[in-house]
Amino acid sequence: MNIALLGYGRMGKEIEKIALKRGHSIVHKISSDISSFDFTSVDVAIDFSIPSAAYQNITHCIKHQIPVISGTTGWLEQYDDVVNMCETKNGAFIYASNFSLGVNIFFEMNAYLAKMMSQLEDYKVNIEEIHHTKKLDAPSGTAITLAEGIIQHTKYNDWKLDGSTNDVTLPIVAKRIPEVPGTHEITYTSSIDSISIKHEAHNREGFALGAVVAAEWIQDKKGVYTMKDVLNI
Ligand SMILES: NC(=O)C1=CN([C@@H]2O[C@H](COP(=O)(O)OP(=O)(O)OC[C@H]3O[C@@H](n4cnc5c(N)ncnc54)[C@H](OP(=O)(O)O)[C@@H]3O)[C@@H](O)[C@H]2O)C=CC1
Ligand SMILES: O=C(O)C1=N[C@H](C(=O)O)C[C@H](O)C1
Repeated sequence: MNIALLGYGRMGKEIEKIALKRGHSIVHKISSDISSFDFTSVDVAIDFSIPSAAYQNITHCIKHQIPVISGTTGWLEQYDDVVNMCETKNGAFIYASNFSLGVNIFFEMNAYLAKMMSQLEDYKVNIEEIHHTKKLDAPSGTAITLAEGIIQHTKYNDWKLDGSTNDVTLPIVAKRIPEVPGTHEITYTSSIDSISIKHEAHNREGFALGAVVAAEWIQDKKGVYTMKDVLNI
């Protein structure tokens, strides 16, 4: 598979290592405006760039019939536009706030726990995420996906970053500590006890492997998919 890397930072470099090990070729390593590059030989594009570039990168690929995987976070107010364009142009697209197998299992655990906790009025929930200090967005895309999973099954109807909340607004705390690849913890607290579930990435390998697996999976497909489709969970 000939891969174009849209973004060649920490994740782009990790994806390159895994893609080469799995027998793929990297034909572009793009860190600036995508429009001047020739995509003739590209089979799939993998976007791990910056929030302000993701929309242009993804839509450029869709318009040129290149299947595209995006893990960039912090641009999701334009997600519905991308979905519409993908349908209109018959493109192929996957976005995931987190491509690691472990976090995608954690998303399922989060939904299951939220359903059970929705019966128990005495517990309040909060989400904490910790990332490295170079991260541009907060809260993390993963924390937002976790919050959406809780909102779907409980009385909560919104989330709020680092501030006081009310009974139906779920608080998210974002901490920035050098070199932390990504930690997410959900805690339900009552006066009697606390229940927590936590995912801690030890490095970026899981994110990168998931993105390459998604790129392999989407090759012969059209449409908008998620990691649930890729992993069949
Ligand atoms: N979904 C997931 O599983 C994961 C998602 N992420 C997300 O992926 C994104 C990238 O993370 P990370 O690699 O750590 O960040 P980095 O800052 O290390 O890399 C981003 C790269 O994008 C480049 N860039 C700038 N403008 C453009 C452009 N127009 N087109 C393409 N690339 C451009 C930057 O170049 P320059 O430095 O020259 O500006 C930089 O090399 C973030 O949004 C992060 O949240 C991260 C890990 C896992
Ligand atoms: O920026 C990062 O590093 C990460 N970003 C993603 C997010 O915002 O959830 C995924 C992972 O936690 C690492």
